[in-house]
Amino acid sequence: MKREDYISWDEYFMGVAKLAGMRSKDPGTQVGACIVGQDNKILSMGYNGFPIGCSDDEFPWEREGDTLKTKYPYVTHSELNAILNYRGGSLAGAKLYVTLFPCNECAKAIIQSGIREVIYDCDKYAETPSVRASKRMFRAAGVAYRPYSRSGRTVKMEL
Ligand SMILES: O=c1ccn([C@H]2C[C@H](O)[C@@H](COP(=O)(O)O)O2)c(=O)[nH]1
Ligand SMILES: [Zn+2]
Repeated sequence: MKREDYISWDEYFMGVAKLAGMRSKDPGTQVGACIVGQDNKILSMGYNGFPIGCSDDEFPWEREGDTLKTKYPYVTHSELNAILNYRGGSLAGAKLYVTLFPCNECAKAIIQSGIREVIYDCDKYAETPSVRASKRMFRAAGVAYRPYSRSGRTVKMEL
């Protein structure tokens, strides 16, 4: 008889997104993304970090102060990294699991890549103009979005 306590597709893909986020060096918010094809196969993953060649030890991780001395102009967002990491052709019809609701810049890339559904965990910046703009663009472009429904399951892994 098969075992019954296996994880659901949503738990699997959000779990992979969370694991990807654990690679982030950002001391503030670690974001992970996992792109999934229509056949439930993982196509790509990403997390927030500086571009290739921009050292994690030399570029700033500050949130505040002189803009050029903060992380914001330099960090590549997890969703964009996941989209750019995909080398297989089209992402049309794919789903995106992401641990934080996408900002407006990521929303544009998501729409233009052909991703049709976004499943997100945290929405802590919901009231910002950026996220409000994302939701407006998703609605206009017909990209569905829904919150991930946490199951409460905890996973312990020895790594
Ligand atoms: O769509 C998004 C929005 C933000 N991120 C990244 C960018 C930063 O590294 C963090 C946010 O840091 P805060 O300290 O919470 O401002 O999240 C992303 O990957 N995708
Ligand atoms: Zn973004």
